[in-house]
Amino acid sequence: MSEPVREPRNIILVGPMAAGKSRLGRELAQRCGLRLVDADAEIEREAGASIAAIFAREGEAGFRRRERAILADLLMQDGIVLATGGGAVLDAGTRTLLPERGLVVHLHASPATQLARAAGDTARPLLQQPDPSAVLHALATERDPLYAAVAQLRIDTDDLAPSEVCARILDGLPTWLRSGAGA
Ligand SMILES: Nc1ncnc2c1ncn2[C@@H]1O[C@H](COP(=O)(O)OP(=O)(O)OP(=O)(O)O)[C@@H](O)[C@H]1O
Ligand SMILES: O=C(O)C1=C[C@@H](O)[C@@H](O)[C@H](O)C1
Ligand SMILES: [Mg+2]
Repeated sequence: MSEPVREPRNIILVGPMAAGKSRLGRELAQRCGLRLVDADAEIEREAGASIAAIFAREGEAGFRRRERAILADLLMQDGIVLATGGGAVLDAGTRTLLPERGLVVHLHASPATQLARAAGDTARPLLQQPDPSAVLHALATERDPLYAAVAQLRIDTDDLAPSEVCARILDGLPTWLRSGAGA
């Protein structure tokens, strides 16, 4: 017998830049009958500006204030796949809230994979540096324990195609969250 549906019925994707949170979120939402919400896109929509422009205008601190507020708002919802930004776990209040509001999945990618996937992409201000590899290593050291602290499931995406990552996530979901997923 399957477990009763728990509420809220949310899947929350955390993990570093280019781990695939936005990309996988779409497919996962479709497969589980949930709605995709992308926190970075919501921040941009509310600000009427790109993330790069927000960083340029308000600095990282301004962006983090917006991110904290939007996440608190979005996490009130039920029935979503939430693709968070890579730095969502930096805020202690957000870290408390995430596991209370859904099943948290940590999508991991190594700095080498992140660099390969984000090559030539100018949308991520933290990577617009002379040595983005060093930045990614430093961020991983700081953030990996934070992702681990909030997530119930961890998937290393380095050697997996997006469809395989999606299949692994679906395999790891409790039945009450998978109920909309086609067999
Ligand atoms: N498993 C994968 N294999 C190959 N390419 C992938 C995989 N997952 C994501 N990608 C590609 O990597 C790029 C970054 O993915 P995506 O935007 O989903 O990352 P993200 O985790 O949302 O990053 P951010 O935290 O910066 O928002 C995209 O071009 C996406 O298609
Ligand atoms: O890892 C980060 O700090 C970030 C990741 C992206 O999702 C965006 O939220 C922004 O580029 C910052
Ligand atoms: Mg994203």
